[in-house]
Amino acid sequence: MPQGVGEYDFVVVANRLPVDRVVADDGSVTWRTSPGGLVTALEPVMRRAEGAWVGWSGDAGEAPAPFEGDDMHLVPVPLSEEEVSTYYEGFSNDTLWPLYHDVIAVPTYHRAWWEAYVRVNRRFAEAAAAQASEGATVWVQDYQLQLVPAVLRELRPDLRIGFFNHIPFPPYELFAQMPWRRQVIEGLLGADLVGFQRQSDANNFLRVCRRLLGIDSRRHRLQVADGRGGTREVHAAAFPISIDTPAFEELAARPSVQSRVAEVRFELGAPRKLLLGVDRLDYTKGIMHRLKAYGELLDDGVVDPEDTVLVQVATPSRERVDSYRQLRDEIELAVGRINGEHGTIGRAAVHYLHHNQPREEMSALYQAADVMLVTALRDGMNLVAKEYAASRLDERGVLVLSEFTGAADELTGALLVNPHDIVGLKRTMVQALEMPDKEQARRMRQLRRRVRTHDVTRWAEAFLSALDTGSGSGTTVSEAEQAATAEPTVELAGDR
Ligand SMILES: O=P(O)(O)OC[C@H]1O[C@H](O[C@H]2O[C@H](CO)[C@@H](O)[C@H](O)[C@H]2O)[C@H](O)[C@@H](O)[C@@H]1O
Ligand SMILES: O=c1ccn([C@@H]2O[C@H](COP(=O)(O)OP(=O)(O)O)[C@@H](O)[C@H]2O)c(=O)[nH]1
Repeated sequence: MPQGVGEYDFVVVANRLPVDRVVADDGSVTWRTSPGGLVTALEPVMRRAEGAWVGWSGDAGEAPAPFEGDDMHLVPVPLSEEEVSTYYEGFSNDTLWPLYHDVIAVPTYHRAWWEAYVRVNRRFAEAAAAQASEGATVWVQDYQLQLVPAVLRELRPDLRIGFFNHIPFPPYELFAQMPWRRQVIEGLLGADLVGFQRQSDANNFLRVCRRLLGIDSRRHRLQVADGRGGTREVHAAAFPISIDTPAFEELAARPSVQSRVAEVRFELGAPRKLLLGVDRLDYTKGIMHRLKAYGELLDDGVVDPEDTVLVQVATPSRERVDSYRQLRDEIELAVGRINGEHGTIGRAAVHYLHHNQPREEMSALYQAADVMLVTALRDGMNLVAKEYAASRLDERGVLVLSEFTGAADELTGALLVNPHDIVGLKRTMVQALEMPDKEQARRMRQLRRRVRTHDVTRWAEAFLSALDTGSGSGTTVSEAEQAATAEPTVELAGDR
């Protein structure tokens, strides 16, 4: 009998629970939706599956007891103050996050952070093992928990284990910087199926496995030692995540949201054109590049602040990490400058909101915006781009989309941009502002078709059926691509 058998046939393990615990000054406790796209995507999948969700409550200290919420069994995992700083802010968000996002910021390598990551990953694995019934499916999410698959397999060899990486997987040349690169790969290889957002991420992962561990990989299948003298197969493939499209359409059609759309435009001074950006305040999102381009369009007199407005929602994120603090200062300085130069009394050129917007307000903003700006420098998927399309029941609006997002592989109706090319970005913003209705409708129909046929239910079904059947059939890696990246294994004295 496997150790610690629980009662759930399906268990999701993610760094965060779908809700964050908020303790007020008077000690009263409330729960609010957790930030980010992982929760947006997984919440509807979990509600239908009636499984257990193991994750952190977003609060340091003792974990509350497991509880039922929205048809899910929620199992909080505790993190101490020190672990929030070393495991979450440190190794997850100041080492892995920048390393996996093209080193846009410089990753920091601290041994104490790594030790906390190992310790906390084991805790998550033990919590998941305690919830899972015999032979259950456990689906581990994201870069914060890359060691969980191997620990789980050691604790519970009876489980079917999937892992999905929500952020990009870096090329070998960057991944190789990490002092604990081998342990991370071995952690992931505890899974039966490792899923990625883009084909290029899966290719990078396979290449890292070949170069670091010399693992025999045919197409998207990896042969790894099973610890009992034999081998087992690990599959790696792309499964681009999506949104609950019917739910976004239903929200968009609500009369209360519809009247809010008109109100938003009125409150902004009834501009002829409204541009919108919605992001966590993160250096990967390219908010500074967007502000630079917009500021220059105003300086050049190409855009008239009398009739055009930019709304930038930048929700608070990882606020104790230095690079995030610095970025907030830079953004607020830039917004202040633009408004100082181009605003007038009662009329700002940029409306900047540094707080989280509820889903109804997001839907109203999407529908009010003539141009949606997604200018990320690197982004696993970017669900905001998909939500914009799903919300445009009127088939109007233009999506300006960075080619460095996962969404760019799918959303062919968007105007694709390289956000580093400020001249190109300005040109594309003007093209979007001037796009005739007919072309907007043609492009928007294309975008909407994609998010309707490829929604989050399809994503979850594709991943889980590949995990179940062992077929590994996501968007698979072609043999040609594999052959093109065939390289020798790296053997360095430092790797254990
Ligand atoms: O939990 P936080 O540290 O507050 O961060 C929020 C989430 O950010 C990241 O989201 C990613 O997942 C999205 C859905 O797949 C994807 O569209 C986006 O491109 C990614 O950045 C992070 O990966 C999550 O773990 C965080 O919960
Ligand atoms: O004020 C806000 C800002 C963002 N979001 C949601 O946060 C998610 C952001 O996901 P995305 O994949 O674009 O980026 P991430 O933050 O996960 O990197 C989307 O579902 C947004 O609707 C929200 O509800 N309120």
